[in-house]
Amino acid sequence: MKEMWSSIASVMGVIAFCQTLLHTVFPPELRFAFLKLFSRIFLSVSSYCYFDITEIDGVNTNELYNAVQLYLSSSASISGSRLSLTRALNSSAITFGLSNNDVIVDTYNGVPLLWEHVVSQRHSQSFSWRPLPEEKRGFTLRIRKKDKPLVLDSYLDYIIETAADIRRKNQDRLLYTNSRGGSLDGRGHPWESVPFKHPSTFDTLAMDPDKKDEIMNDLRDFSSGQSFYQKTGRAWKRGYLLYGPPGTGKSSMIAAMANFLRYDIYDLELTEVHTNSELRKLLMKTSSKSIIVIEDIDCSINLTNRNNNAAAKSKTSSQKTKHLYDPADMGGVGSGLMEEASNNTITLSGLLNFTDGLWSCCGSERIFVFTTNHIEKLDPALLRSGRMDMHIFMSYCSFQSLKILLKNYLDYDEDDVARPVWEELERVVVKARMTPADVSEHLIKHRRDKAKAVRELIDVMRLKAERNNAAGEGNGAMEEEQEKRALDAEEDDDSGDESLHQDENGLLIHDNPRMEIHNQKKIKM
Ligand SMILES: Nc1ncnc2c1ncn2[C@@H]1O[C@H](COP(=O)(O)OP(=O)(O)OP(=O)(O)O)[C@@H](O)[C@H]1O
Ligand SMILES: [Mg+2]
Repeated sequence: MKEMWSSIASVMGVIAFCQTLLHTVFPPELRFAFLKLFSRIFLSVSSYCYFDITEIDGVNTNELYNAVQLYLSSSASISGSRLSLTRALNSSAITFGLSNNDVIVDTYNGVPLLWEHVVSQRHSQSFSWRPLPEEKRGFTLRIRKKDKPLVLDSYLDYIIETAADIRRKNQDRLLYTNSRGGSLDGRGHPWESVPFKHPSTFDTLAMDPDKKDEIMNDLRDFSSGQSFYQKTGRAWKRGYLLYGPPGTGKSSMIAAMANFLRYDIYDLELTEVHTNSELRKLLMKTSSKSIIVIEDIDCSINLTNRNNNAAAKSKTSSQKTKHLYDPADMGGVGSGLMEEASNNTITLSGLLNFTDGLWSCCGSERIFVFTTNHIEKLDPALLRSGRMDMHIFMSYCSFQSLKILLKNYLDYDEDDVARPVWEELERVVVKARMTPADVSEHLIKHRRDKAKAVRELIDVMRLKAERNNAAGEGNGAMEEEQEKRALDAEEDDDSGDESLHQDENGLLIHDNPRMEIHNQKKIKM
């Protein structure tokens, strides 16, 4: 102990001696130059090198500084003894940060890296268009010189990606809408946003569990499929078409998808978009990791059948109506001319380019979802394989769906209901052809008396079943008819294309090698 104190004292003595020497030998004006020279010599012989990442780069905020701060917050929360705490706007999470002039050691690929948070007072306020903070903040990264390539090649990218992930997890997601039409806000943004708080999840969604698993696996594969999409040269995007009667959960499914992947939603109101170029601009202003939704696509835009080419063509030239479908846009000869002629309209080809064309790849990791109650009204071009990767039919309440609703609304399991009641529910639910929305409304209304709620639900279902029966089979077969027409349309449109399949759950899936992992038992159409 005594020896240690004497070595410290001698080191202090040497430092004091050097300082006195510096002051006596060098006049003040040379002192700074000498220190600079000394530090250069020190750096050239040292086995370490240093990177400075300042908060403000000139007058702009340095994004890398923010990324490092967020990245270190994940390790700082565990190891730090004095931490700064922050909560960003629109965020429900608190992030930790290194306190002023604190140090933390990180390890990347087995290489140790030392981070220091350097804070000093800003002395002279140089001229700037915006006031600069009083403190100068930055991070200094110290690494061994031999590890420099590692940092420059991958460590910084890793930090930026991790920070983006943390930001996404912490930040409340947003629901964007283009209800302002094409006009831009003060920052040149065409979208308005509100925090997205929809409570629908795949747990609350009433649908066949196998079908649900298939969709969840598909989404999981998509979000983790960056290297797959890169390797195969495909744009990192996926399309889903949700169709079925009103109240079967199409919008709820979109919310569940967004909650599952933690993506933002862009709810595109097509009737507010007037030209194809406006549509393109909107697309360019969407961010990655988002779901772009067009609800009720059959109502949003006049997408008539391709067979009506001539009629639509004459309409285009005579009326120049807004939102008129221009059939010549299907990519055939002369489509360029027709496109020009319809510059003031939004066309089907504009919409298809939006989801499929070169512009659809600006940004990445995006999902397109179209919904419709009338799949038979859609142009086959929209249904063709490769356009929408998965066609998901949202059906009337099945017994499986009913079980989920009973569990969610009444907290009822199979054991809580007498066997005959359960069997009667199973028997009558399919015949009743009630939507999950109808069933859930009934359950909400009677949820205080659970047994009564189930009894009355059976009565309602019986009544509906009888009515359906009286109205005749044909009347109730709407969804089968819809599905059949959709499949026929695809066959007609692309009879040579063998890449579309229907799986055993009735899902239509576009052939994608990655998806085969989860769709082993495809039925070829
Ligand atoms: N499959 C479902 N699972 C759970 N709840 C559902 C389901 N379908 C409908 N609901 C309930 O009914 C309400 C309406 O459903 P939703 O808006 O998702 O139907 P939709 O298919 O989008 O109807 P529309 O075609 O009219 O837009 C939801 O708020 C939800 O509570
Ligand atoms: Mg809806």
